Amino acid sequence: MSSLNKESAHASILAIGTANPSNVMQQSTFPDFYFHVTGNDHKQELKDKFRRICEKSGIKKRHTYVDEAMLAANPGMATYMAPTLDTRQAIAAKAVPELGAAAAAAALKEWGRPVEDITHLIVVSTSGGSDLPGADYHIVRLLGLSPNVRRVALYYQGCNAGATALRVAKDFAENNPGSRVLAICAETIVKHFRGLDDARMDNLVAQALFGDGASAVIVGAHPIAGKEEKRLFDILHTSQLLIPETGDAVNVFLREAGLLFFLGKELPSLISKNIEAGLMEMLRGAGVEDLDRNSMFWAVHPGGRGVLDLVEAALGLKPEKMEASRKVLAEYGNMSSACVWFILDEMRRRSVAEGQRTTGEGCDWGVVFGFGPGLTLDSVLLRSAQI
Ligand SMILES: CC(=O)CC(=O)SCCNC(=O)CCNC(=O)[C@H](O)C(C)(C)COP(=O)(O)OP(=O)(O)OC[C@H]1O[C@@H](n2cnc3c(N)ncnc32)[C@H](O)[C@@H]1OP(=O)(O)O
Repeated sequence: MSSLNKESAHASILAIGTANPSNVMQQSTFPDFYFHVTGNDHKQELKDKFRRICEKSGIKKRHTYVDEAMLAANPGMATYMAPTLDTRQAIAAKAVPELGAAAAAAALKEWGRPVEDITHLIVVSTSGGSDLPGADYHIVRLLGLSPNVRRVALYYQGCNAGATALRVAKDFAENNPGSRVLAICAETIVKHFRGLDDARMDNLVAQALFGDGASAVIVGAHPIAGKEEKRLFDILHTSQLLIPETGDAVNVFLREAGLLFFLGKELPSLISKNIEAGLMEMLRGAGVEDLDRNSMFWAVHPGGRGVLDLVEAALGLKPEKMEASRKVLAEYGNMSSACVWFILDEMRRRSVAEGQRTTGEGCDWGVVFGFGPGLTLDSVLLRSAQI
């Protein structure tokens, strides 16, 4: 515990920014919208089932570039398997860097230092990668970053990659004195919004869950007080667990029809059965395995309401511990990699609003969990800052 307590030894999150497209889909009216735009109004039974899924999703609204005009202009996107990758990629290749740059601009504004002081750039996207030069290149141009900025792209990693990026940012920041890392996660459903396949109920689940959003953090070690850099969270320790024998629990395939999601029904229980092992591995690595879970704060990737419920139960967490994660799910849906930094942003803001002692809802220690294909569990141990 002693090295973890040294304030200066670790990289810190110094700013957080988020962005979403302005177009909003209300979850309560989404079943009508979805069955209408995909030409399936007559399939009442499936529509009723979809309504049940939407009602149980824990989501109130989602933001997305996908709207009626986009689907009218590109009708193949409203079918299940039409070869639409070119169309989808053309839209995503523009949207993802723009959304990512908007989130980054918000983080840079909070940080307050000149954009030239960014030394490293990490760009994460499952839905926007694939052109070269990629979203990372466009973000350099859009933000006016230095041509010397050292770029790393984490494309096609899945929903765990926001947590993965914290691990990479920590290593950059701690091993390159004076460095400041801008990390961005940007995701859109443009590549995987699709119509019905009457035999694929997991497609209905995917259509009910995902939304568009981008989040950005600036990470650095040794904050410079004179430049008014403020620690929001210290990144103390990271770990990754590949859960054995779960390779087929979530599959995402890039095909002529765009991104195809295959979601196993057992996904929430596979995560919850293995979460204790993943957590203990991380806490042991950090030398703090005796931490009381309910004295910590939690940012859990809201893969779906079912995932949050089972993780909460498996770890014996009080309901309020999952409030920030549930709030982000409710307001934005599953934005894949971008979610976990939205949750940290929500948490530090509500901590200030509620007059809490620290950015972590009054707690000193907290955990970020990211889940993705593999099944991959990325865990990050954070320490909050005094408010
Ligand atoms: C891409 C990445 O890298 C990482 C990711 O985040 S991937 C996304 C991960 N998330 C998921 O897979 C969703 C997890 N599941 C959930 O959150 C919940 O099951 C849910 C919100 C979808 C439904 O809530 P629930 O409490 O389980 O309700 P439940 O009544 O059991 O299910 C509703 C209906 O959906 C069906 N359903 C649920 N999950 C399903 C699945 N994976 N495939 C097919 N059908 C499914 C159920 O059979 C049920 O159908 P009926 O109403 O006809 O009986």
